[in-house]
Amino acid sequence: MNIIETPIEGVKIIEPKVFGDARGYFFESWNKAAFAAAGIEADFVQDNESFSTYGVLRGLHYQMPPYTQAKLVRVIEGTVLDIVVDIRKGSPTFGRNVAVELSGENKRQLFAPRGMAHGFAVLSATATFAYKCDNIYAPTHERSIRFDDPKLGIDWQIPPENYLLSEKDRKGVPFDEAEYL
Ligand SMILES: Cc1cn([C@H]2C[C@H](O)[C@@H](COP(=O)(O)OP(=O)(O)O[C@H]3O[C@@H](C)C(=O)[C@@H](O)[C@H]3O)O2)c(=O)[nH]c1=O
Repeated sequence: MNIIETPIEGVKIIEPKVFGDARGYFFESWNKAAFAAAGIEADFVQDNESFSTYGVLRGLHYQMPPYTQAKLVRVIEGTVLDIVVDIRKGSPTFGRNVAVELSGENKRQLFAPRGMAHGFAVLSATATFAYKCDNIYAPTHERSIRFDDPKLGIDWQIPPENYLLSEKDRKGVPFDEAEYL
């Protein structure tokens, strides 16, 4: 496994060791001890999977205390542009984002520690997205920051006429009005 550090403290890209053979492939998508040795520690309590079509944009999401979540995300099939935004009060990279393409092909994973808003846009015809969370889903504590807030300056690589958003994400709050972590 190879770990790529990012400009945001704690946000890491993981390139797993993939074993290919005549049958197909195998890789460990989570191994508590190996990830801890690479500086990624989390007590995951929930696994999620979503399926989306081209242009679907989910985000930017987070939960307020005591339900903040660290996430380990990956794509099983398809390609997404994955984004994390640092919303930790006082962080030297507050308001900055990391963008990484995750796909079934590259098998990259992204670890987002607690204190990040997270979202992704689907660049392929379809995408199956899987992730682990270290805290439970708490709809009352969920928040959504407007994904296209000019202050964040994120290029989602999707023409705006193709965006497919949930009602919740259409009502995302501007970055300046968001509650931070
Ligand atoms: C996130 C979540 C949703 N749900 C339900 C609520 C709702 O009826 C349905 C769809 O929920 P949402 O619209 O919130 O799903 P979605 O927009 O995919 O939300 C996810 O987006 C990505 C970017 C994240 O980072 C995740 O943490 C999560 O917020 O699934 C759960 O039961 N458990 C969960 O953990």
